[in-house]
Amino acid sequence: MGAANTKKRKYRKEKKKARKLDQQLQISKDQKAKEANILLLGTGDSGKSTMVKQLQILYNNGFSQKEIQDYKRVIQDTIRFSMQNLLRSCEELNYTLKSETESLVGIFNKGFNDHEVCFTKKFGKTMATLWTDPALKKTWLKREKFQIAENSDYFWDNINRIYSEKFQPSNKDILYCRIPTVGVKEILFNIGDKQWRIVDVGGQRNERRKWIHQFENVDLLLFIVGVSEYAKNLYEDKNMNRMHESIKVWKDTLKTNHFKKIPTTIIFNKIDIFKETLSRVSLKHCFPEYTGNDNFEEASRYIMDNYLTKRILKKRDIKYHFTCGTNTEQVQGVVEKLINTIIYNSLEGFLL
Ligand SMILES: Nc1nc2c(ncn2[C@@H]2O[C@H](COP(=O)(O)OP(=O)(O)OP(=O)(O)O)[C@@H](O)[C@H]2O)c(=O)[nH]1
Ligand SMILES: [Mg+2]
Repeated sequence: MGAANTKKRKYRKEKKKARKLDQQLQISKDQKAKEANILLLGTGDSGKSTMVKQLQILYNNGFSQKEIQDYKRVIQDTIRFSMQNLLRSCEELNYTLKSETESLVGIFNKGFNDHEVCFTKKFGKTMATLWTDPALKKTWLKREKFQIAENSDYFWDNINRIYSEKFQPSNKDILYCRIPTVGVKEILFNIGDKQWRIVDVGGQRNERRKWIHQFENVDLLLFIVGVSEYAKNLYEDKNMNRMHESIKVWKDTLKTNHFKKIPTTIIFNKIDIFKETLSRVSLKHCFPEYTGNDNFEEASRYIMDNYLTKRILKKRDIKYHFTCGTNTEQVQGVVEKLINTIIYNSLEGFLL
């Protein structure tokens, strides 16, 4: 009798425990259905933070006044430092400036570090005139040989606007501007009835050591590749081709246990620069065995096959998109596809 009662009590206790566990599980499932964590990985300069800026524009009402003012200074600094870099590279390439331009170089160098001067309209005009020199344009076309901020030509083309008193950076200016990420940045977005937490990390070598701390609870992995980077070497290692590095990092990422069952998408980014670069630098520069033509279709297919090899595709269902990260409409299209196809189909199934 006593034994039967004890058994009953034990059974009720077990049942209560199981019910509580079910409730807890349901709460965390509901929570999970409302939240998703996206991790952005990729080597430095590939366009991760640009993607985050786009999400901020598309889903978070854009940039605050404080952010806009901070970008204003970054843009004006970029113009000045990139021009200094361009002049130095022009000299190294032994290109000759026009004699009228030559005299402006002294004015530029003198005003470069003088904060009373270097943000004035007059200084901007000096740089605008320097930028008209054919030798500097020719140097820009050899930019893969040195390290210079992407999109500097866009900023030089817009110097007069940027140096006007009323200058307020537009979304496009901010998207074109580069601040390498140090550490980890987390941004929250609401899309539909879901809250998204996007984690953006620094992609340069010394930053990658910190990635591992972000590998838990990832619902979607986005790996960004700057396709135009096939023609450049790393900022942090002048002897290493950027695309070789990116492929290596991608393969190491796939081997990581944490991501084996995580939905993964590659974004092949910077297609605008890629198309322009192909007209000047053959894909053979990065892949000497490449025998195709240097047009977008063939070259992009070849690059894609290097990331998504048959062996990788056999093991994993990985999605991919080609984008121009600075084109808001295009990025929106990709984000919508990610939401519709990955999140609401496979990922929902995966989470439940
Ligand atoms: N023209 C063009 N520029 C792009 C594109 N995507 C990114 N950029 C530019 O490339 C530069 C680097 O982009 P970021 O988003 O800062 O790169 P990142 O991957 O965050 O780099 P790290 O923070 O160093 O890891 C910026 O100047 C961007 O404006 C693109 O598709 N086209
Ligand atoms: Mg970044």
